[in-house]
Amino acid sequence: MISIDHVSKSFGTAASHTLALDDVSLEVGRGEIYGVVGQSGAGKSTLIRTVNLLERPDSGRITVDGRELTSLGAKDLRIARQGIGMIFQHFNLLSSRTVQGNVELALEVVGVDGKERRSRAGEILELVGLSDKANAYPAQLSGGQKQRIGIARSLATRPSVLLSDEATSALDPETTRSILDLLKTINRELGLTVLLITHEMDVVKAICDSAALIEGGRIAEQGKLVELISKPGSRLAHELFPLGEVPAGTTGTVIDITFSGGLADRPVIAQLAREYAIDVSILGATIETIAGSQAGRTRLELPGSPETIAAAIADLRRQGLLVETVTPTTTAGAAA
Ligand SMILES: Nc1ncnc2c1ncn2[C@@H]1O[C@H](COP(=O)(O)OP(=O)(O)OP(=O)(O)O)[C@@H](O)[C@H]1O
Repeated sequence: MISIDHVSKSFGTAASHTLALDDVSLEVGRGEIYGVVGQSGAGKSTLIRTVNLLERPDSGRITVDGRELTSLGAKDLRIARQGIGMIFQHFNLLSSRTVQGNVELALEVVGVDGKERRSRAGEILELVGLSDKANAYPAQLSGGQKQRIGIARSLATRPSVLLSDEATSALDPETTRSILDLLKTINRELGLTVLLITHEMDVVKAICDSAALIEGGRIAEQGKLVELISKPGSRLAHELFPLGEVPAGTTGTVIDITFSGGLADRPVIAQLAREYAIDVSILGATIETIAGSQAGRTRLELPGSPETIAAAIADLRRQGLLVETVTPTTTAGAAA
């Protein structure tokens, strides 16, 4: 549905030059919610703004819903953009217009007549649960309500794609939750494809099907969450299931076991104790619902001889569990 194909983008002059996107390729499937995470300055905003050509790439291709936007002239690009909605961290509402007026604006600029505008705005305000605020002004609304209006405005032209630029970053956790629920609902009910950027892993956990990690303008890792969580050494998986540092004074072998799908309810600790006589200590555990199924990670300390530990780990792996040994003093796992 969205194809970002070998896109590069730089800013500045030859003397002072930033390569914000460095040969980025990404595919977002129809109906998918795709999250791009990364630290400040990694290139997230630049990436999402290239999708509707708010930033034109220096090289590479952008294709949305079968149309290669990078090859379109100004008029065709204007039409194609009607199929791409966008929401922003600071909502970008017009303070001089009512809620209804803000939503209608998206239709005014594409030449929809007054009667149809009113009816469509009414319909979409109902969808976002704010029909009763149609005549209010943005200053009279809470942050969450403002973002609902931003979402309503972005949906007015019935887009097939929604771009979300840190849409919940200015909201408190409870309001964030309700906006994410709304995004999930419109994704499901309208079949909308959503590409979002965020610096919050919780957003990815809550609603994304797939994710990419961007660093220094390059995609460091990407994939479906259900696949990433059982990929050895996945940094995104470690961000999704943070287990922290290995406590000082740990002397046994430390392993992280990732459980996903049908493996989530294995009695692993009991098995290690019974079959290998290992006196297991639990150092940490986290369980999450990721992309609709339960997954988790447990960190264990296994005292005992290297031979016994190796045999136990091999046994766990034979059962299909992802087992990573953890080097003390770091949080990173290494597939041993
Ligand atoms: N218009 C611009 N002119 C010059 N440099 C820019 C411009 N826009 C972005 N950059 C630079 O490109 C790099 C990527 O910026 P970008 O805003 O895409 O990152 P980001 O991951 O969205 O960061 P943040 O989370 O802080 O918004 C940064 O080094 C930034 O300074």
